[in-house]
Amino acid sequence: MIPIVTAEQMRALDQRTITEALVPSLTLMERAGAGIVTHIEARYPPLAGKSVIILCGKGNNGGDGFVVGRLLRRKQARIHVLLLASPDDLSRDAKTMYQRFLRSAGKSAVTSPTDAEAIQQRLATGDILVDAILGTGTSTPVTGLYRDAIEAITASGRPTVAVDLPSGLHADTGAVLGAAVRADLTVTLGLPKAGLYSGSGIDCAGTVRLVDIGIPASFVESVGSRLMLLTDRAVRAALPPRRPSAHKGTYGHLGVIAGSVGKTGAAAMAALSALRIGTGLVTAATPASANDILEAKLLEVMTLPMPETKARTFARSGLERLLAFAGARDAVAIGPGLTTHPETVELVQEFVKRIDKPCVLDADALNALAGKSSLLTECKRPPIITPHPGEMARLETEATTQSVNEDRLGTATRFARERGVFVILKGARTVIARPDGLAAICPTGNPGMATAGTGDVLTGMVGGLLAQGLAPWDAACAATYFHGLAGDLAAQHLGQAGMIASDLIQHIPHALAQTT
Ligand SMILES: NC(=O)C1=CN([C@@H]2O[C@H](COP(=O)(O)OP(=O)(O)OC[C@H]3O[C@@H](n4cnc5c(N)ncnc54)[C@H](OP(=O)(O)O)[C@@H]3O)[C@@H](O)[C@H]2O)[C@@H](O)CC1
Ligand SMILES: Nc1ncnc2c1ncn2[C@@H]1O[C@H](COP(=O)(O)OP(=O)(O)O)[C@@H](O)[C@H]1O
Ligand SMILES: [K+]
Repeated sequence: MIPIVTAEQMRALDQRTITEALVPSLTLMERAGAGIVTHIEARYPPLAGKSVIILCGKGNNGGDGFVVGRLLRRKQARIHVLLLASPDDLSRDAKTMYQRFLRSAGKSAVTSPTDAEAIQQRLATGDILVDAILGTGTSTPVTGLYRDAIEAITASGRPTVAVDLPSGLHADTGAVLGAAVRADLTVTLGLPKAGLYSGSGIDCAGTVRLVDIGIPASFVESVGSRLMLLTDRAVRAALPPRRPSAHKGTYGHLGVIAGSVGKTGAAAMAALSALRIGTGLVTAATPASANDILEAKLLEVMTLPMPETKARTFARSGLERLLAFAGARDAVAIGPGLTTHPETVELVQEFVKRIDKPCVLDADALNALAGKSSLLTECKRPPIITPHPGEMARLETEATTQSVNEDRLGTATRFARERGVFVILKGARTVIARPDGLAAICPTGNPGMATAGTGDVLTGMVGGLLAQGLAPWDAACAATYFHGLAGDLAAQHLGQAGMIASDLIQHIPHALAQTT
């Protein structure tokens, strides 16, 4: 996993690299520029003949912009720089890169616009815009010509690449400082910045790519960041190996407790998703009269009919049988489609206190704990909970969906600490937090996943990995990552609007099989 840092931490790392590892700051800037060009070329091939307009501010972010300009010329792109400050005011390194750019491209490749109109006219001629106005040095709300430029970029509707972070975005909080660029691609330098994954940063950053500028690993480690970005490599390493001698018992048995009349689909999708993430055996317990429906829907999943209420939801009288069911499985996933029938709620509250197996609680299992999240501290083992912001708000009496979304990271980490649970706070840039306060952000996933049932799929995947013996943190991280990746693959094939949760399930094997 890659540590996510604040602007201050990044500055300190750059400085240590310059003064202790003796890498000249101009070398760091050259590496930054080269990496950015690689990502621009990958995203917008071929570059030859394309008009690229680079907007440069006076700080080192602008300096990166000049390097990008010089290197893009070698790709036969047509480059024009809009310099938004006086050359005299450029930072030392930016000035050096400005001069190198001038030597390479000539004076006519740079103009210094003085008003919004001049900027707009120039941007209209660009195939690609590069935003090198402001980076981690942004301190105050943006005004004047910088603001005009940011607004002109947005108004132009052109493909936009942000250098390090979209200009105008607060590097730590993701708040918009006056106005911020909406990028299609952000190429961030050294380490990812927290603001790219929170607040407005989620919408402004677009796709985030990282460039290694050669900060020594030991320096990175010593920062001690408590926030990580999930990586493909880390989550794949957590999956159990497939040994030649393996049999289905090797990959665990998950018990799914889900469903009610009208909501058998939730149970079916959770159970099937557990199989698709590699679980050996899955049994779904469901209210008796829904059992035959599940039998018909699911071929590979076993089912178990349970006592039910008149409303055909799980009945309180089934508690001991459910506990025995859980006791005979390697892990349990409970919640999808249970309803909030008062008897079912009572059952869940008792069950959660008494179960002694790795488990994931979702949907109505969480709604059963609405305003009573202290019950979670009575669990025999720290469970994983998978709330969306609405469910999170119901768990915490003081919170609202809006307050949760305004501080997703803070909400998830506080709750995980206070209640001693693993939290997967779902939504764009899902946050995963653990009882000791460490948190991770998931880079995969897309708005096509905002469709009924995708949460049930995640529950099955988390449960399936718990059954396969993964520790809760590993199961939570890997399930979230592959869930998002399967969603991304489904969106690639089907488009975001039309994809549905069943498509996501079908893409889980492709996500697992992908080699990167
Ligand atoms: N060696 C390194 O460190 C490396 C750094 N790298 C790159 O450097 C970037 C950080 O560079 P940076 O520190 O120069 O800050 P940057 O974001 O360019 O701008 C700050 C300037 O803008 C000004 N300013 C601030 N707020 C403003 C506002 N609201 N409206 C208007 N102006 C405002 C402020 O001026 P001031 O107001 O303080 O006079 C200051 O001059 C980083 O994101 C990465 O791209 C890479 O090359 C890798 C190696
Ligand atoms: N904009 C988005 N970007 C990425 N993932 C998203 C987005 N919207 C929703 N998702 C994901 O889709 C899933 C939705 O889950 P949930 O709200 O529980 O739906 P349901 O209850 O219908 O199953 C979550 O995993 C969430 O992270
Ligand atoms: K920028």
